[in-house]
Amino acid sequence: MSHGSVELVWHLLQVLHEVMQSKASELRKLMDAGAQEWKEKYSIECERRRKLHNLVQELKGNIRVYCRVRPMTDAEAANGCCISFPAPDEIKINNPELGVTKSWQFNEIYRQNSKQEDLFSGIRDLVVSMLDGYNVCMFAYGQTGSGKTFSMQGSADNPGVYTRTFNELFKVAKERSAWKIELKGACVEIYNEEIRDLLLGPNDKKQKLQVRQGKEGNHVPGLTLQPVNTVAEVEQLLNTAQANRTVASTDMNLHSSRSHLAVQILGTMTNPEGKQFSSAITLVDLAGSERLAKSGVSGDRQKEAIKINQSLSALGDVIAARAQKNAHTPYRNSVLTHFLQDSLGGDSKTLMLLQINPCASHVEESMCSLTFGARVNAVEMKKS
Ligand SMILES: Nc1ncnc2c1ncn2[C@@H]1O[C@H](COP(=O)(O)OP(=O)(O)OP(=O)(O)O)[C@@H](O)[C@H]1O
Repeated sequence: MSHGSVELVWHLLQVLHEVMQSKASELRKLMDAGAQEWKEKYSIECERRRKLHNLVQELKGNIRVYCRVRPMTDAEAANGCCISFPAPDEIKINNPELGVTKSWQFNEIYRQNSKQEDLFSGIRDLVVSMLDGYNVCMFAYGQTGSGKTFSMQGSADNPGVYTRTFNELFKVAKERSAWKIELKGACVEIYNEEIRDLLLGPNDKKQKLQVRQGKEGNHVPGLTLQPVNTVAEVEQLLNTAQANRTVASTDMNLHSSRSHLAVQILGTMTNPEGKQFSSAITLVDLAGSERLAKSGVSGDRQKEAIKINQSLSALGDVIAARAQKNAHTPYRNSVLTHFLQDSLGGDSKTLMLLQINPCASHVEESMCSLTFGARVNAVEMKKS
């Protein structure tokens, strides 16, 4: 090829390169515009889905009471059963000694043969609500031995609400790959109206924890908030909490039924357009409610009984005040309700799980629990 021909080809190649560069830049601009348009459309659709999901949850009730009746052991069955179910959403108690028969209705009733997955199917949607930016709070309420820990914690081969909630949380978060989702975990125990951080390491300095009112809501200065990215990390956090709880007590079973355990996952969710939502899901295994009815205790036990009594009735007052849309909600009447104020207020979702022991010898405690749940539920149930 002659020198002139080489120059001509070189020139043509340069022109071609420039044309391609300008086309590439045009294409990039088109793609950017398309991506921007896609982002906007995606955000609009997300917002629509979020509002619809919330509407469905509000129709189901921002405050719900579920009731779960645990099966009896053979020894308990020998004493007889005091529970029956006249309808799918109705539970009836028969107290032959007092000559009392009474029925209650709840949003959901899980009978003795219900499975952990049955219970979780009634809770699953609330996990989506949390990732949509709504606070969610769930309490397990009932006398000692009524199945609170079984429902909330379960076991390795039959996991309860905790593990199922965390699995769902990370599953939905993964599905929202276009979002930036940051999750942190906290674990506290409330005992005798004091908050104890259950995530402190052996060398961490213990400090008195108190709820403080901040610009962006309540917070507990000094409370450990641990970033969590996987279910395994949350499980690890729970193991640490459990170990700390055990260390502090001489009798774990007694201790666990005298303190409230709250496991909280706080999330900050940022959509592709940069809009941020913050919320928390809090799962609380409450202190055994039978202490309310027990009399004749003295000393430390009496002090505990009074504190448990106060905090459980304060919780009932707060949820009932919200259900009745009262102007004033008495959050500050207990450490438990003050700690959970943000999670219980506004358009948050509250779920009370009443655990019932159906054994005839526990009929009075079961009546107390059902009456407590009915008070919390009364106004919301009238809607249906
Ligand atoms: N739905 C259920 N199916 C089978 N067994 C259950 C169920 N619920 C509870 N149990 C069993 O009943 C017993 C008491 O339950 P659990 O320890 O969960 O009660 P609890 O309310 O958490 O008591 P505490 O207040 O002392 O912690 C346990 O042996 C548990 O395995």
